[in-house]
Amino acid sequence: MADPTPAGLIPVADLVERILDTVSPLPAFPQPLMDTLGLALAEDVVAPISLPSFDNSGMDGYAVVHSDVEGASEDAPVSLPVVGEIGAGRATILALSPGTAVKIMTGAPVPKGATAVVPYEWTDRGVARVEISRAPREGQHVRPAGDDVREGDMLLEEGTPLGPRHLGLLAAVGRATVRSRPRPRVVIISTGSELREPGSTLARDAIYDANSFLLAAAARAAGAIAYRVGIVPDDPTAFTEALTDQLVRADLIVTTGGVSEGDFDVVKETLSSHGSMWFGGVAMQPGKPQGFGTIGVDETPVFTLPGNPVSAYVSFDTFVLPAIRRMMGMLPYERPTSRARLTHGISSPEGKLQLVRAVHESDRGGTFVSPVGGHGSHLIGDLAAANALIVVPPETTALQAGDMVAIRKLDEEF
Ligand SMILES: Nc1nc2c(c(=O)[nH]1)N[C@H]1C(S)=C(S)[C@@H](COP(=O)(O)OP(=O)(O)OC[C@H]3O[C@@H](n4cnc5c(N)ncnc54)[C@H](O)[C@@H]3O)O[C@H]1N2
Ligand code: MOO
Repeated sequence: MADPTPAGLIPVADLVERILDTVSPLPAFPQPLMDTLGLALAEDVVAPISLPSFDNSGMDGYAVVHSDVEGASEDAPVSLPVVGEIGAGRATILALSPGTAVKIMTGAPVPKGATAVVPYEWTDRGVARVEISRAPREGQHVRPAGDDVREGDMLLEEGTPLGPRHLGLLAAVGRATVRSRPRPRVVIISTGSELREPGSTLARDAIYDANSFLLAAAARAAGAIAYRVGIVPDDPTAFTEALTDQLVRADLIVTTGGVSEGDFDVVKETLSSHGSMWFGGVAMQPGKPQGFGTIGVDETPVFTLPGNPVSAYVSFDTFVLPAIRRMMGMLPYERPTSRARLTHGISSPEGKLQLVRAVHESDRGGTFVSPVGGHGSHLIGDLAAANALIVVPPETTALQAGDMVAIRKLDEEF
């Protein structure tokens, strides 16, 4: 079959592959537990201790020898002398003699010889002697050592994204630090002499810089540390200076604007001379003009995204997000797609992957997806209304209402 990619454009997958080949995971190091929330674990964690680490009581009550109390009932209570008390964190009594009881609190170590705990509610709560009016089963309310986790068990595998429950488990087995990869520092630079900071007054020929907020937020949502650099005008010297300044703190740089065919497309003009930068068209809509490569002695990856806000956002999701996730050691790199039923027909250009802004909703009948707004890549209002992108493959030129399609759910963690 002939290559359906339009002349002069490269397939999206080719650029993604080039990016993933260029970008490497950041080196891992031990980090304090609370700093690792949302990061990928960079080691296999084997349980250094069992949990519980000793037999302990599941109730506030009395530790007893089961055979002493197995006949206890309301009508025939069993009376035992209370020989002491064990609180949580106080292993004051190590062994229990038959024919006696020891007061014990929840979590406190069960003395050797005790084979059940009688909760307060089944007794008269006696201090010197206790009357037991209900028999526990053998072992009841004793939480045995290793019941939950056994020393040597594989607890968490390398690559696990660390959430609150994982941090809880790591702390429970005594880990104060864990090896993980740091958050990449992502620098976002908006280029364009028409751009102004939100909050300033606008002249008729100017617009507010939306992209750096859009992309810095997207980078942060992806787990990166995002630095939003101020607006850089369409001036090669200013752009080169801004880039050089940022190189010291960046693991990855994203620029927007200045990569198409305009007379003042300063990004392309300035970076084209770097042998390690590629500029060209990708067979996707929106997001055709792209640039990617590395600059500086550290070979810092640079993404030069198109200026139209929708193009910039969709390009970020397609190209920059996988790079950030690879740096963090998070799998999968690319946002997964799921299936949804289309509510309206759409057309799509032949040979290009089209990413259509859409809203997905689920009910008992399944997941449905509706396109929102028009095709224009300046329509940031419609972008904000969307929570999904419909992924229309290059070979598809028309889809009907009722067709099953692939969608990227934009706000979902993966
Ligand atoms: N003759 C051609 N013109 C254009 C082509 C083409 O192939 N031939 N491609 C079009 C496509 S597709 C896109 S996408 C844009 C990309 O252009 P640039 O990356 O050079 O971006 P700019 O020209 O600087 O800006 C485009 C558009 O976006 C607005 N913009 C830019 N930065 C921001 C920002 N930070 N916040 C909000 N809006 C921003 C800018 O004002 C322009 O309206 O090129 C087409 N043209
Ligand atoms: O490729 Mo552009 O991103 O369509 O507006």
